Amino acid sequence: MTDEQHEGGFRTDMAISVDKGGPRYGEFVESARLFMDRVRAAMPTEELVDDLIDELATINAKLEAVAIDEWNSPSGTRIDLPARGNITLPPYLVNRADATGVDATLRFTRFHLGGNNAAHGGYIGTAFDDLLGMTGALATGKVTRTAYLTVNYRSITPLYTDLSVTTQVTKVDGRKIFVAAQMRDGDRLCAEADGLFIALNPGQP
Ligand SMILES: CCCCCCCC(=O)SCCNC(=O)CCNC(=O)[C@H](O)C(C)(C)COP(=O)(O)OP(=O)(O)OC[C@H]1O[C@@H](n2cnc3c(N)ncnc32)[C@H](O)[C@@H]1OP(=O)(O)O
Repeated sequence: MTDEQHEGGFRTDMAISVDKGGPRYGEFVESARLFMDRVRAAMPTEELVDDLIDELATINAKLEAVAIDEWNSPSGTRIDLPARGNITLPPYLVNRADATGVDATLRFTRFHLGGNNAAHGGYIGTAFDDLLGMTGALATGKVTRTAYLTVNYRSITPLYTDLSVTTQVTKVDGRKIFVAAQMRDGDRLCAEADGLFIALNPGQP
């Protein structure tokens, strides 16, 4: 990938990989996710906070030294890892994906806590947005952006439970891809969404 190919738009040919960051990169991402859970759950002493700030400064400096642009980073492009190795997203595994829709398994953890042991509604929306964006891309072969996304929360979405997410293409009208999705705990519907995704024109940001 060169800067010339970028042309100011969304890069449809981002550097998808299964080996960037090495064979233990997935373990590194899982460690980072566990760290986020631990931070969310911690009641540290003042001394421990001092200690952790120093340790994190060292870690952050090491990571800053190897920062790279979004199109080439393993985070977001490692398609062999949960949620493409992107810690911004709740970790999901894709079980089936084709031009009609996607089936995925998703697990929220302490980091995604909303209240009273239930998942935060924003993270439910984040999961829908990404999996529906993937659905739009598979339906069109193009990068899509969310025009609107409506989420209905039907029942409590638990943490530390394997949830199923299914998406469907409901209609394609030119650049407009209408999509729907459901999130379930077993047979119980936790949340559902419908959205409109727009296939981007060449060079469109
Ligand atoms: C695998 C990777 C998955 C990643 C998934 C991540 C998805 C994301 O989170 S994307 C980030 C969130 N979304 C955004 O930031 C988008 C911001 N908005 C935009 O960029 C633009 O408004 C955009 C691209 C959606 C549409 O703009 P543009 O390309 O100029 O299209 P535009 O001509 O306005 O609209 C095209 C058609 O869609 C319709 N449309 C556009 N927005 C809406 C809307 N909100 N509601 C209803 N219809 C709409 C228009 O009416 C038009 O219809 P028609 O062709 O029948 O006249």
